[in-house]
Formats: sequence, C-alpha cells, structure tokens
Amino acid sequence: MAGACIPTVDLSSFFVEGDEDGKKKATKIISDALSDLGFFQIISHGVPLDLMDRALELSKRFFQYPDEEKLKSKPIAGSKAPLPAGYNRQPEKLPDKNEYLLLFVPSPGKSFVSCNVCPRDPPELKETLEELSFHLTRTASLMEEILNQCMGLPSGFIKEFNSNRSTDFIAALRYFPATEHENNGISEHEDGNFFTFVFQDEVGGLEVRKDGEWIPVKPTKGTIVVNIGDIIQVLSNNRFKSATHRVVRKEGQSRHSYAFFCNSDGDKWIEPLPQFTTEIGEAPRYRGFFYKDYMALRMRNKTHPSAPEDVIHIAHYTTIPS
Ligand SMILES: O=C(O)CCC(=O)C(=O)O
Ligand SMILES: [Fe+2]
Repeated sequence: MAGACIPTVDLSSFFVEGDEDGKKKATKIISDALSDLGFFQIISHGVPLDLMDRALELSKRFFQYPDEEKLKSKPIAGSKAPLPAGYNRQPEKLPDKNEYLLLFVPSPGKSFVSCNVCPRDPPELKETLEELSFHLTRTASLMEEILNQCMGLPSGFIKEFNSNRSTDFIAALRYFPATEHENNGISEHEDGNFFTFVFQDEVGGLEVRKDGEWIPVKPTKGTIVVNIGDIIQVLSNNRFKSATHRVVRKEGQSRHSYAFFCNSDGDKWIEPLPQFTTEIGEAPRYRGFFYKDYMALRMRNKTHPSAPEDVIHIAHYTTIPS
C-alpha cells in the first residue's frame, strides 16, 4: 500500500483564471485529507521542478564537505532567533540521526534573517535557497487560502491571523545511512507549526502513521508533501489532524530532503477558535498558549532530552483527555 493512501492534489486550477470546478475538486480532496491523515501531496504547485532538483543537488554537495567546512556555517553564538539558524547536527544523545542547514526566509519587517549563516560553498547554494524560499512562501500563501476555505473560516482569516511570517524557515536535511543496529532518522512526531512542505530525493524513508500502521511516502519527483501541524489541530479543536510521521534511514545511502515550515509569530496566542467551540456548543480541548512558549518547550526536548514519556508535545495543553 506504499503511498496509495496519501492523496495527491493537482493545484494547477489555482494558477489559471476560471477553473472553479478544478479548485472545488482540489479543495474537497484537501478537506478530506485534513480530517483523515493530516497528510497529502501537491503537484503543479508553482515551485519550478528544476529549482527543486537543483536545491537537492546543492545541499547534497554541501553535506559531503568535511565537518570543518560545514562548521564554518554553525549558528551565531547568543543569537536571538527561536531556533539555531545555520548548519546543525542533532546532538549525539538524541536518537535522531541527521544534519541540517536551517535558514529563516526573508520577510518584510521584523525578521530573523540577520541570524542566518549561509554557506559560501557551493557558491550557488545561497541564491538557490533564496529562490526556493520565495517560491515555497508563495505556495504556502496559496495553501493558507485553501486551508481557510477547508476550515470554513471567514475569507482571509488565516492570512490575517498569521500575517507575521518572520519565523518561517527552510531546512535542507541529510540523513546518514542506517547502521546494522539502528535506522532512526527522525523519531515519530507531529510538527508544532501551521503546516510543513517536504520534498525528498529518490531514497525514501518518510512515513506517516494511519490507524497504527506506518505508510511510506513514496518519493515522486516534483511532488511536495504537505503535513498539517499542531496549530491547525488546536485552532480547529481537533477537527483537523496534526499528522504523526517519522523518517527511517536506509542502509548504504544518505537521504536528502527539504522542509519548509509555515509557522506563527512567537507572540501569537493559540487557542481553539470560537467557530470550532462556542459557536457549535463544543468545549475547548486545549487551553491557550503563546506560540513561543510551546516552541521553547519543544526546543528543550532536543537540548535536554529526557525520558520519552516526559517529551512535551501538544497534549501538554489539552484540557479534555481524548
Ligand atoms: O525529511 C523529511 O522528510 C521530514 C522532516 C520532518 O519531519 C521534520 O523536520 O519535522
Ligand atoms: Fe516533521
């Protein structure tokens, strides 16, 4: 059943005038995916395919450099950014085995771009990542409109709610080959944000959980995987699902991917919306929180790893046990 259960949505109708039928069909598939898996894939999404290929090729080249070269792009000490921008490797003591390059996307106004540390080599990498960020941001903006529609919210609600884009970031990831003894790339988790775009090379390893089973997301050139994060799950009072996913490493080869995280501003107060609670007579399933506080708790999971049962996720804010 590899990939069979993960719906694929063609977004081309959103790039041409007048294809209302196409838009309706795409929106329906996404609505269904939101309350089922919280996971779907998009094609004809407006991000140039050769740009996606080039970005993968260049990050692959970067990660092949010796450590001393990669460490020239390590995060700035004492940076005020909510996450360490630049080249990072997961702490040894974590079960996750990957390295990544994290960059905040340029956004007008308040911005963490000054915290970015972008490698000089390969020379085309910086420009390619900027171009990729531009296109992914544009597709994310379209996705916000579609999700707005799927959630039945007043027109432009999410755009307005999430108008500060300064914490959006892009990460180029490299997963090391599996060993004989372990193959964990990223442990099972839900993303803490609004939603995430992922595209991957041909190696595979991304999996999403459905009804207790792990479904592999088959790599398909040019396809972007969309997974819904905790903010949408909280705003919708559990009507829409934050997808549980993980990455499994393959023996004998590294895997490369890109993730674009559509986040909220740290000062944003996140709580179930009235449309999903008081207006329909449902009790809120979460207490409200500032996004930055939740981010800080999730960061602590990484920097001060504790027993698995003590790892903080969105259940930390639940009011009603499910
Ligand atoms: O590399 C991938 O395919 C997924 C990465 C991911 O799930 C994450 O960074 O949260
Ligand atoms: Fe994730």
